[in-house]
Amino acid sequence: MTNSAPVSTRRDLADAPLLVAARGGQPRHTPVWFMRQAGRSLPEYRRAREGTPMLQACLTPDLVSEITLQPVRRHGVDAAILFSDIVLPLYAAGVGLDIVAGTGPVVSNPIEGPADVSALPSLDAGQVEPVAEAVRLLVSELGSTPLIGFAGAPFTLASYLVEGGPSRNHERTKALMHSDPKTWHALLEKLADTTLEFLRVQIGAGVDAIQLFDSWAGALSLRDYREFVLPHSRRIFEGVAELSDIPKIHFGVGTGELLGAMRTAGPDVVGVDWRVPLDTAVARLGAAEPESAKPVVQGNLDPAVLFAGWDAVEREVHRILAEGREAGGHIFNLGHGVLPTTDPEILTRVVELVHTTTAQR
Ligand SMILES: Cc1c2[nH]c(c1CCC(=O)O)Cc1[nH]c(c(CCC(=O)O)c1C)Cc1[nH]c(c(CCC(=O)O)c1C)Cc1[nH]c(c(C)c1CCC(=O)O)C2
Repeated sequence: MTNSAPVSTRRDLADAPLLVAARGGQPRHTPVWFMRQAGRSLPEYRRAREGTPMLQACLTPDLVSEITLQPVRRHGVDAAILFSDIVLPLYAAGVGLDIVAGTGPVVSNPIEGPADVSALPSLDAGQVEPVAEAVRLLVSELGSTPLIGFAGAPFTLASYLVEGGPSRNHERTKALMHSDPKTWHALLEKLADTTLEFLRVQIGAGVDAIQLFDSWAGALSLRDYREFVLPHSRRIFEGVAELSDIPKIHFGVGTGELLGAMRTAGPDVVGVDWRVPLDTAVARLGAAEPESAKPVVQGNLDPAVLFAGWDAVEREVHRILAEGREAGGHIFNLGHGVLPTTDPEILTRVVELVHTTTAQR
């Protein structure tokens, strides 16, 4: 037995709805998965994680595999997303940080100036070998369900490193950006290298698609996004495209004004939060690149609507599916991650509803 079977014979993914939709084809039904589908909304997740700190869990291949598979088994979603975190590559590279439950990533020595940027360690593939091992385990378990790998985009990672933790206003981050652009760009260049290396490891181990999370980019004006962020995100998408032709998804929260610019970074699919209807998003994305094929979108059910009772959820799912027909392809998702107190049974019903409503004969 060798441990590296050729990719082409490993699994038959040619008809996987997620991959067909991402490429602008006609899937047999609209694919659906949920950001943060693996996590605290599931009792089996809470049991599996008991006693293991988050970042340690992300470096334990058996546990990563089990937690990644849980929502696939339970909900019948059209994709698994690797159980990991956007700050994991920084932690693995030696940055002092922790994920504090109920808060998020907390950094011990926030970045203040050029010396801190120079001292930021770069990621070596060997430091995330357990992630590669987890991906290999998963692709052997997943059959015809694609596995999405992911990483954090440079701006969102920079925000955690500069603020020292989650931030509402990102004031330190914006201060560095505007007062010392040279240091800012040096920081984002380093973070782009780390992100690209983390994605290279996941792609080398066999993920079938990637999502680049720029969760907090919506805090920026379009002008600042274009000048201080876009070139670095674009370099990541170009780097991934050189490695593989797997679909690439780009997502951020509150990015209504940035959607067109985010498309020009080079993803195949743009994730949209609930603030912008998908048909409006399609128009904005199309205007950004009028020469290219109709844009493919992902989204965008408000995760809070899952608390409104089934009738409201059903109405919203139908509205979103109708608006999504304006796109060159639609991957159904929430507009941001599953909230921890969500009833998992509602998620299962959403998957069934999307599948039955969109099934092609
Ligand atoms: C901003 C961001 C982070 N991490 C991530 C983002 C981008 C996505 C987004 O915008 O939500 C990405 C992420 N983090 C996690 C995943 C798992 C895959 C999935 O199911 O989507 C993904 C894709 C697991 C996780 N990452 C984290 C948890 C919770 C850890 C726990 O169970 O205690 C999980 C399941 C921790 C984390 N890590 C981070 C936050 C804000 C938190 C939540 C803190 C809290 O409320 O406890 C940083």
